Amino acid sequence: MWVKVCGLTSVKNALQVCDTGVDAIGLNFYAKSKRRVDLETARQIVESLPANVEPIGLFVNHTVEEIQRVTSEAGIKTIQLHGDETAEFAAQLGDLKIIRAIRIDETNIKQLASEIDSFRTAGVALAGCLIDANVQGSYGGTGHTAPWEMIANHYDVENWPPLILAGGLNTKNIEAAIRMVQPWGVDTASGVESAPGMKDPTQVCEFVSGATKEND
Ligand SMILES: O=C(O)c1ccccc1N[C@@H]1O[C@H](COP(=O)(O)O)[C@@H](O)[C@H]1O
Repeated sequence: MWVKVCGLTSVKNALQVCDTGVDAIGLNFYAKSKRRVDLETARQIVESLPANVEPIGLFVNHTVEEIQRVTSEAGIKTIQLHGDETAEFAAQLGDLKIIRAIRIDETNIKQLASEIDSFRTAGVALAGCLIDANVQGSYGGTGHTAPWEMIANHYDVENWPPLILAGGLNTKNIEAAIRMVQPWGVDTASGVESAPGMKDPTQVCEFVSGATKEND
């Protein structure tokens, strides 16, 4: 199970999170997020990471130029598009590996297939499809869970990109979420925090151990 913890804002806390055995950490560049990190701190975090932990840049409706400048200056090779970016937009991002976040609720689950298909048509091979909860007026990091059973029933694991489950995952629900959805990976932001942008190492450790219990 691939595990990502998203929204690190300091080197010290990022290293504490790395010590728990995560595979990736997220650096959030969305200006309106409570977990936004500035470029210089992001660069220092990336520089300090052990080789087995991948930094992932989270963007929400940035321009191609902004994404290319920030990733190049911070040393980031994989990004998470968490806004309204289209497949055609993603196709302009060159060599960056792309995780597409899709916000899902009971009413829009049927759009999943066409959304994923649009990336294939545009020639973008997604590194992952991150399913988050759809909460009106918010792009993510809400702590709300996505409809797990519907996702489990709709996601075409054989033909679609690796499924990364997100949205409201925490130490209490991670095992149940994995049992039901059987994702390739999981991601959490607010569920393991002592304050926005500050991860609690004890909770992260418990989250990782719950997520990796039955595999690896
Ligand atoms: O964390 C944020 O503040 C955020 C803001 C805007 C878009 C995405 C954001 N975070 C991502 O949201 C999901 C779910 O977060 P949570 O676990 O429910 O708090 C996660 O993938 C983060 O990467």
